[in-house]
Parts: sequence; C-alpha cells; structure tokens
Amino acid sequence: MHTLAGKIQSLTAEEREHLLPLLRNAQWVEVVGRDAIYKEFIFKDFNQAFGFMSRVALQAEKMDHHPEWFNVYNKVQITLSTHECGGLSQRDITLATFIDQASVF
Ligand SMILES: C[C@H](O)[C@H](O)[C@H]1CNC2=NC(N)=NC(=O)C2=N1
Repeated sequence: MHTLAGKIQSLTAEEREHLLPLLRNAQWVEVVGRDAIYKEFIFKDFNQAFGFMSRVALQAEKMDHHPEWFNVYNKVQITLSTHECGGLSQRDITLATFIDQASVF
C-alpha cells in the first residue's frame, strides 16, 4: 500500500500469509526466483482472449498498474509484480482479483 512518502510498499509477511493461499486457490502460482505471481488463461478463441485482454488493459490504465503478459491465439499468460517496489504489492492482489473476474464469460 502507499505510505506517507507515496512509495508503494511490498506485501508484508502477514499479508502474504493471508492473501497468497486465496490466490493459489484461484490457480495463481508464485514465480520461482522472483516476487511475482503467474497464471495462464485459456479461452474459446482469440476473440474471447482479446476481449479479456481489452478489459484488463482498461483496468490497468485506471489503476496505473500493468500486467506482464503474453498472448498466443486463445491463451493468455499473465505475470503480476510491482516494479516500483520490486515485488508483490496490494496492487497486484487487486489486479489479480479483477483479472479473475474478467476471465469469466
Ligand atoms: C509512471 C507509472 O505511473 C508507473 O510506471 C506505474 C505504471 N504501471 C506499473 N505497473 C506495475 N506492474 N508496476 C509498477 O510499478 C507500475 N508503475
């Protein structure tokens, strides 16, 4: 979260203890060697995949928090981390939650 200084703080150990199991239940995985989470989405076709990416893109702009992602046809691979703090922050949790909701057609 933001501190008075406005810098985004990475998640505390307590926050991780609570939040990461929830994300794991939603098929997010922790990236080995990097403080980031990853999830792969498979859609019916490219049209659905790109519609999903469009919704996420608009939310990313609204949050000023952007995913690292790769798309081939109906598959979208997403990695979330906060560059400003070099690891996971609350913004990644918020965006991951939005992404999961946006992935359901
Ligand atoms: C200048 C701009 O506000 C910053 O670069 C924002 C944009 N989107 C971002 N996205 C992510 N994932 N991490 C950031 O630190 C970040 N910072």
